[in-house]
Amino acid sequence: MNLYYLGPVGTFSHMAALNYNGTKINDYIPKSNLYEVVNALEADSNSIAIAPIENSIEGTINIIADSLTEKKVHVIDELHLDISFSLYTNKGTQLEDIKEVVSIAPAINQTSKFIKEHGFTYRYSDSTVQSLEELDQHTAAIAPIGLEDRYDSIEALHTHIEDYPHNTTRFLILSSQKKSVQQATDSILLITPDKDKPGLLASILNTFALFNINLSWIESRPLKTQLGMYHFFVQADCSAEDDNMKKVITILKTLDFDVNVLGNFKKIL
Ligand SMILES: O=C(O)C(=O)C[C@]1(C(=O)O)C=C[C@@H](O)C=C1
Repeated sequence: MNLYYLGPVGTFSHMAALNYNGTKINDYIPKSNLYEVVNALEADSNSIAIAPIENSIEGTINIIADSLTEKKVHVIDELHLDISFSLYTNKGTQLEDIKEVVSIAPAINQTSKFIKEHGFTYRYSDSTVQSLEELDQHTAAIAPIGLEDRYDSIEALHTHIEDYPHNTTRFLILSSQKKSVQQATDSILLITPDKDKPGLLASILNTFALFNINLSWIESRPLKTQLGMYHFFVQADCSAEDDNMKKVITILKTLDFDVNVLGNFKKIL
């Protein structure tokens, strides 16, 4: 089985991929941006991909949330990773020489206080490790802690530069194939209303509450066709095969919601 991840080697996605032991992986294949990670699944049916969906400082990683609404992919597992960043420069660069920092948008957002305190401007790259290619005498990179052991030419001028401690990113394991699981602990639904109406979100939440199903994640993303209309992601502490969950899905459908089960998996964490 191939596993696609956001490269190059050394990204948080790569670390998360190496930590994933839900299935035997023959090849870890880096992709150059998050779109390509999800797209790779379509062309390779015997593969899985790992992608960040939520960070404790930054919130939802919208590129991936939007991909889940657009692509035919299934969530087969999830994995949490501790996240800590360093500020990297070419060896010899002094802190006072740095004018600009480069990194992927979620990493810039997780270190925004540090960036502001130092008066740096910032620019986006496709991944934390890819930003190391942008280093020059006035440019620094924000990337995973510990990379100076891997690259001789760089040094870490600051470590643990994330805005809050206990920083964690939740990754989803995605597959183009549905996987049937015994005793699933979690399910992820994408719930899409056909039109706006009063109490729309309340009717979704009340249906889960009625059947005593706890929700661990709820997020909305714009439909993109009209202002004020949203898809709702819901993650429940319950299998999609559970009788109560089946009733919830039936009720939501009779209330004219489109309900797509994106994932049903046994959380190992
Ligand atoms: O660029 C990386 O190292 C990644 O794996 C991507 C990513 C993300 O997009 O959220 C993953 C975890 C961290 O939250 C920061 C960056």
